[in-house]
Amino acid sequence: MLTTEVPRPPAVLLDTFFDPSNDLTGLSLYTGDDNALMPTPRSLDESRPYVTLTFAQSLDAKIAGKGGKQLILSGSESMAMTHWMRRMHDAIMVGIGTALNDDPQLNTRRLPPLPAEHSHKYHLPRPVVLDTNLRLSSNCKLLKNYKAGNGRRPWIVTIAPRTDIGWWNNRRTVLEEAGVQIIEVESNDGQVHIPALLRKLRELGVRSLMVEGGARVIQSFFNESQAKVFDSVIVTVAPTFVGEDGVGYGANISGGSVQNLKHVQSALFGRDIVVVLESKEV
Ligand SMILES: NC(=O)C1=CN([C@@H]2O[C@H](COP(=O)(O)OP(=O)(O)OC[C@H]3O[C@@H](n4cnc5c(N)ncnc54)[C@H](OP(=O)(O)O)[C@@H]3O)[C@@H](O)[C@H]2O)C=CC1
Ligand SMILES: Nc1nc(O)c(N)c(N[C@@H]2O[C@H](COP(=O)(O)O)[C@@H](O)[C@H]2O)n1
Repeated sequence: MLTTEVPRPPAVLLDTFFDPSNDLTGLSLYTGDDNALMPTPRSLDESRPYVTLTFAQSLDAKIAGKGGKQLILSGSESMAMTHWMRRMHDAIMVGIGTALNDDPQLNTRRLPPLPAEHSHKYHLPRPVVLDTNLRLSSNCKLLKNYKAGNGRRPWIVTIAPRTDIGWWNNRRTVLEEAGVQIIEVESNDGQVHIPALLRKLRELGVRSLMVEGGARVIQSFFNESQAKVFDSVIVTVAPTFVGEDGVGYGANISGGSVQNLKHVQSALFGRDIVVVLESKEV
């Protein structure tokens, strides 16, 4: 039977996201249907997705090296845990800073192999990029994977054009022809308005969203004061120091949202500690 054949996600994730009664295995395989949903973390709010804020950091709270150099902070065990988490969300989001710097794939390729007789793949989350200036490269891995049938169509969330409509329309056409779906939401000071973004994603059927960063996006979620915008925070802490030249996310955190976080569990994955916090009801 499928439920015994498919490898199970780590207990810490099942505990965090699902009711104990929820049997999710066997349901979350990718059949090639770009619109198919997956079992999804319990949602407390029907007006927006369940939001998991997650990233890997060093002991000195850096998420990247000097000048934004991408660092592999997670060891293989916690990296696999992150890929399990990716499988458990309808969508996965990064800012354009990360998309340009890292050219990420945001897929689930580090999971244990499925039994040979399976014709399907692990479920893949919808990649979403916050990009107010339509800077995403039409040659990025997200688009290559989509075209090769190894990823869902990427969505860009942007705001209304502010200047040079001709340039904007041209850029929009280039990206759409490359396979991107472009979604406009309201702006907040020239950036995507986070509560409006979440409402829009929910309207489009996204019931769970994993926010992977980078630094500015993490700050925006932590600092959002108009509404509650995340439900859980899952941080991988790697036993390493990056030093003061690295990229941090904590310097400007001031919102009440961080004070409302409650520790749920810490678990060891190889040499890394994964810390799970939940946002308390306010
Ligand atoms: N260790 C880890 O787990 C991770 C590390 N990283 C690292 O993070 C670094 C990238 O971080 P960073 O440069 O801060 O870029 P981000 O990925 O946070 O993207 C920020 C950009 O997104 C756009 N954006 C649109 N709306 C918003 C909004 N509401 N809030 C925030 N940003 C918005 C803006 O660009 P515009 O105005 O042009 O739209 C903004 O400059 C990389 O070095 C990467 O390696 C990234 C993810 C995870
Ligand atoms: N969990 C985790 N650990 C690290 O050490 C990382 N550097 C990241 N980075 C995030 O993962 C993206 C890369 O994803 P792919 O491997 O290309 O699928 C990167 O862009 C960050 O969002 N995460």
